[in-house]
Amino acid sequence: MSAAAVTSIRPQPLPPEGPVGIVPGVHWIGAFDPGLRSFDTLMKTANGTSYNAYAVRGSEGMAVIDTVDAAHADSFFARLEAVARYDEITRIVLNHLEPDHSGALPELLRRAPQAEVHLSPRGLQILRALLGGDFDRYRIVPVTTGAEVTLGDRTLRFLTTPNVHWPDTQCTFLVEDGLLFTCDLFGSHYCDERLFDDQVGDFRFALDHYFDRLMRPFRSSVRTALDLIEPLDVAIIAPSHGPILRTDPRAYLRHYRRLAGPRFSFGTDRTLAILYISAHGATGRLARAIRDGAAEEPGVRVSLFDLEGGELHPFIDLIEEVDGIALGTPTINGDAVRAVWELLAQLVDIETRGKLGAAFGSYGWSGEAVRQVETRLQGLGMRLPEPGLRVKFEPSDADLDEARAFGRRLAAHLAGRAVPREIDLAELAAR
Ligand SMILES: Cc1cc2nc3c(=O)[nH]c(=O)nc-3n(C[C@H](O)[C@H](O)[C@H](O)COP(=O)(O)O)c2cc1C
Repeated sequence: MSAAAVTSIRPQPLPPEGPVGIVPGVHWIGAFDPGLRSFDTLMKTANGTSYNAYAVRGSEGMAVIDTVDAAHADSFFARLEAVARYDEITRIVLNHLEPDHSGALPELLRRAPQAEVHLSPRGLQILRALLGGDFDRYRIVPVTTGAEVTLGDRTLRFLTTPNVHWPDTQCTFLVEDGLLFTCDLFGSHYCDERLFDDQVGDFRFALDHYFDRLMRPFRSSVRTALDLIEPLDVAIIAPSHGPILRTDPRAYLRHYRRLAGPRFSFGTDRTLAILYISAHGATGRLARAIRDGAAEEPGVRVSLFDLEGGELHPFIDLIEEVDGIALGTPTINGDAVRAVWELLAQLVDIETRGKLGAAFGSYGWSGEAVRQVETRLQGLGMRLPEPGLRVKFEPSDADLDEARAFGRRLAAHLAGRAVPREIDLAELAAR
């Protein structure tokens, strides 16, 4: 394909050269990256991205909020120099230290070594790794929720919002202007040099796709962050990627609440999904017996799914919603079957920590699959209160009785009516 043809399918708007004013004395000083097509190995970025950094001028100082990817440092410094001298910078705020936001930081610190650096306590070790031996040369002051620093007539207030999506993440609120710098929260990989949500193209899919790939595995941490954000009088949300959100910020808060919350509720009922695959029917019979046993327990809704009968993605949505899963697989060639591994691999996209997990399956002679599944469930942070159920070939009547009892115990654990017996990996290996 010729270079001309490539250009024609990827029209790339020319970014404006200078800083962009948000409110008087506050500027966007980030960088546009319209050519980016993949981010963090986690998602495709058809519209590229922007790395948003900000400069805030007060009567007694100047703050820089975040930086940009190292490959775009020149744009960042050019925009910064258009609004400030380096010796005016009194504070550098690091809301998140991933390289796309901290890439230009070492050079910024060399140019403005007098600045105090504010970040969350959990960012300290990441900053130490980034700066190496230079760490001790700078004035690094960790901050937590409620801490404030002054720029004279302007105040920066910090909100510690860990795990959205790294441990170090925080938000910074410019109190007098109601401007909330949220870093990756409310971000979109959507590069449009018009920059404001009322000016850019239709970026809604990018906002949701970004949530789906970056935030979804941390939905409970997003909810905790929203608990801190919602009481604030927010006029503008300034994230670190994509459009700045100044049209009805409350609508974005409500949208994030919806994305981070359960789709609907069964009231006080707990939910158990039994998912299985079976080549010759033995694991399927165990699955049905487990379902029957679990269904005897009041207050627990039990559902049964044959993995071969469905697309994978809806099962991921389902598992995100339920309180517990029991996963059934036969052992085939010394392994759990491929569809089960594909399902287990994709569970990294959702929040699984703390859910109940269990494994079961039929086998012929070596029976590795159940243990393998249990190990993966443990790796996903699930609690495994019952050792997996393994049955040789066709389940006997006694095996089916045991499967029903297994189901009853799982449901009782979910309903809080049995004492969990955590499995450790050493015990698994010995079995
Ligand atoms: C192609 C094939 C490979 C198998 N490999 C193993 C194995 O490595 N280890 C084992 O314990 N059982 C093995 N089995 C036996 C099955 O696990 C056993 O037949 C089991 O009952 C099948 O359960 P299902 O009816 O739910 O498919 C194998 C069976 C087949 C058909």
